[in-house]
Amino acid sequence: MEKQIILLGVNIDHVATLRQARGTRYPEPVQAALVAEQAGADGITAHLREDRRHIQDRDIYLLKDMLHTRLNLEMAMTDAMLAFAVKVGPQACCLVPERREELTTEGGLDVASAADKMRSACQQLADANIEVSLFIDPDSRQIDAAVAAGAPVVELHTGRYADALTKGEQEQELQRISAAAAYAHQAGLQVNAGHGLNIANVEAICRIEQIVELNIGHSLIAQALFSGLESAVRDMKRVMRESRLHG
Ligand SMILES: CC(=O)[C@@H](O)[C@H](O)COP(=O)(O)O
Ligand SMILES: NCC(=O)COP(=O)(O)O
Repeated sequence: MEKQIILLGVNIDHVATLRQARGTRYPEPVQAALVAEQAGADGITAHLREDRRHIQDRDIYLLKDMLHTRLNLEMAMTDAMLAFAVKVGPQACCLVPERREELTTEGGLDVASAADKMRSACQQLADANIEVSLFIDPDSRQIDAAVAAGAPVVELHTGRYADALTKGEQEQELQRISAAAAYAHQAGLQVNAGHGLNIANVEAICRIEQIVELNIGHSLIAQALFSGLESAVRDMKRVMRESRLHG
């Protein structure tokens, strides 16, 4: 397989987390998105949670208007969120599981247990010309279900890999992601990945050649405190490019 460049979607949720902590007008997520684009981001991701803890509806409208690349709207699969997505019309929409009590997304969607709802959600978004992806664990059963639901893209949850406490556990999770990426690619799906990735753990993921795009947020916004967002995004892009080319 010829090596393809690997794309970076920058998740800006945690710019909004800082703003919401004080209810101020700053920092502005759209401004962060534009800086990320200038630094080489291939797209911008924002998760509009049902509890609106960080990103707000107005952020999504502004992003849709202002971006030069692509807006990937992450959201729960509810009727209200589907109606919102169809109204705004982002280029892409990633359906994710959500629990109000969680600190961050804890696992992938159980696509296999909600086949009819998934199929209908994928159809509604496709009818609105929105590319749908399903955020799933690296598991062949969920990949089969994503194909049956008619999703063209899956995003493999890398959280367990990122949180692994030992080298052995991390290697095992990497193998699961690698096998799932090959399986999903073989099944005709575009394979994206993300969650918990940072400059120290991203290289091995970039070497999985079926992965087209990574979505990375928390670690980039954290690094931006020290080196600025532009430099954080540029460094991440460089490491991703080098690991893909020389991996
Ligand atoms: C779906 C996913 O893995 C995340 O990117 C998600 O956006 C995490 O939510 P928080 O940004 O609220 O942690
Ligand atoms: N879908 C994953 C994402 O958008 C970014 O996740 P994180 O880097 O903030 O953990």
